[in-house]
Amino acid sequence: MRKIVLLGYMGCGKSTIANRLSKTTNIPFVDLDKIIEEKTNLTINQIFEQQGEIYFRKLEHDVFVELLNSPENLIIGLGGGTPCYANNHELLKGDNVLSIYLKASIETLFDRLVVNKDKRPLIANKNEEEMKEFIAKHLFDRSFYYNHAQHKVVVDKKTVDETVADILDILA
Ligand SMILES: Nc1ncnc2c1ncn2[C@@H]1O[C@H](COP(=O)(O)OP(=O)(O)O)[C@@H](O)[C@H]1O
Ligand SMILES: O=C(O)C1=C[C@@H](OP(=O)(O)O)[C@@H](O)[C@H](O)C1
Ligand SMILES: [Mg+2]
Repeated sequence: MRKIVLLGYMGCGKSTIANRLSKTTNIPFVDLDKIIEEKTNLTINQIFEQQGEIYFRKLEHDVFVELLNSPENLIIGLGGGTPCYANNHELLKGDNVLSIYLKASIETLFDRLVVNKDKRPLIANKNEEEMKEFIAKHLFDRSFYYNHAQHKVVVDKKTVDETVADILDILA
């Protein structure tokens, strides 16, 4: 069964867009971070604090594989780091997988993350100056993995509905 996989940097809108796309298409949406939180009964912040990032990355890989192998059609919203660890980027081109990179500029990411950083352990403790520099470097490093997606949708200056419309064009 087909899996629509949304990927991209923290704050690009994976969870928001996947949710709206799910309502429009009636294909169920699962958010990788949410499943991990439910399975562990811990928040993403608590997992990073108590078990460390390596533990999180292992769990993230296992849950991603499990979802890809599940028998139903699904929209899967990845975490920002998912494609960048455990060779997960190779799964973006698998059979029955349609992967879409939601591409956002550093400015868009900064604007969305600055008001929304507390639940994201990688940036939670950074000030605005540090955040800007971190996003710029980190996005550069990660782009290699994000570019393994089959499709790319630029999200800058688009409403949620406009981005969803671009994705529907790809699905058509
Ligand atoms: N046009 C837009 N598209 C998607 N998200 C937007 C948009 N404008 C503002 N936002 C906000 O940006 C944030 C994106 O966060 P989220 O969907 O959690 O991204 P991700 O899952 O990629 O980290 C949300 O707070 C969302 O409300
Ligand atoms: O970029 C990352 O490494 C992460 C992104 C987060 O997901 P979002 O991209 O949905 O914020 C979450 O998986 C965790 O905090 C690590
Ligand atoms: Mg998310």
